Amino acid sequence: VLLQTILVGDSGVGKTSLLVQFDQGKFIPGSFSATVGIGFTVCIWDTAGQERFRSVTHAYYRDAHALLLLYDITSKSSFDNIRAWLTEIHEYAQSDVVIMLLGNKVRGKCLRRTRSEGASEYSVPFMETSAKTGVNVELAFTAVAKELKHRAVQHPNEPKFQIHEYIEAQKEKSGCCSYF
Ligand SMILES: Nc1nc2c(ncn2[C@@H]2O[C@H](COP(=O)(O)OP(=O)(O)OP(=O)(O)O)[C@@H](O)[C@H]2O)c(=O)[nH]1
Repeated sequence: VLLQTILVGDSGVGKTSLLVQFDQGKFIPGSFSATVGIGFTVCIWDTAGQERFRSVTHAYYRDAHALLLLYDITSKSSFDNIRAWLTEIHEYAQSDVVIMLLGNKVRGKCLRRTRSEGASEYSVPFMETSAKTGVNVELAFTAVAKELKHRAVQHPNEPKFQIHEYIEAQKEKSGCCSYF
């Protein structure tokens, strides 16, 4: 099964950087020109944050199994736009799409609570990440992949996969501070 995941969020929040960090394990500072329409690596679609490409990205929502919705923790406007992004997602994406909210560009290993309380009001799984240092990047993609896998091949006697619990457990293992 081809499971499609797309990255969405305002221009400049770090979607391309996050994908490169996940795919290649490195951060290439400031080297990306703004994504035009749709970029593509390892079955994960990197969409453009810019308004003028929005109609292109809408077409991809419909086929997406998962959406990573990013904001930049240092940009209030990118956080304020989350509500609009979610409205758009609910309008164009499948109703059972897996959504993960990511506050990108955290600094240091232990994550700050910047806007995390606010993020919880959206009732979607939430984590803070850094495309620069790689903090939580793999965990974000793994959690989504596990959720998709469990949905696709749910065995009758198997307990349902709980994405929140998985994230919490992994976070404890890594010794990070609370970010919920
Ligand atoms: N400090 C820091 N900078 C980051 C991080 N992620 C991305 N950046 C920087 O933020 C800027 C924008 O990153 P991009 O990955 O191009 O953002 P984008 O969301 O793909 O932008 P569009 O393609 O226009 O939608 C670049 O200068 C990146 O180097 C991060 O985790 N920490």
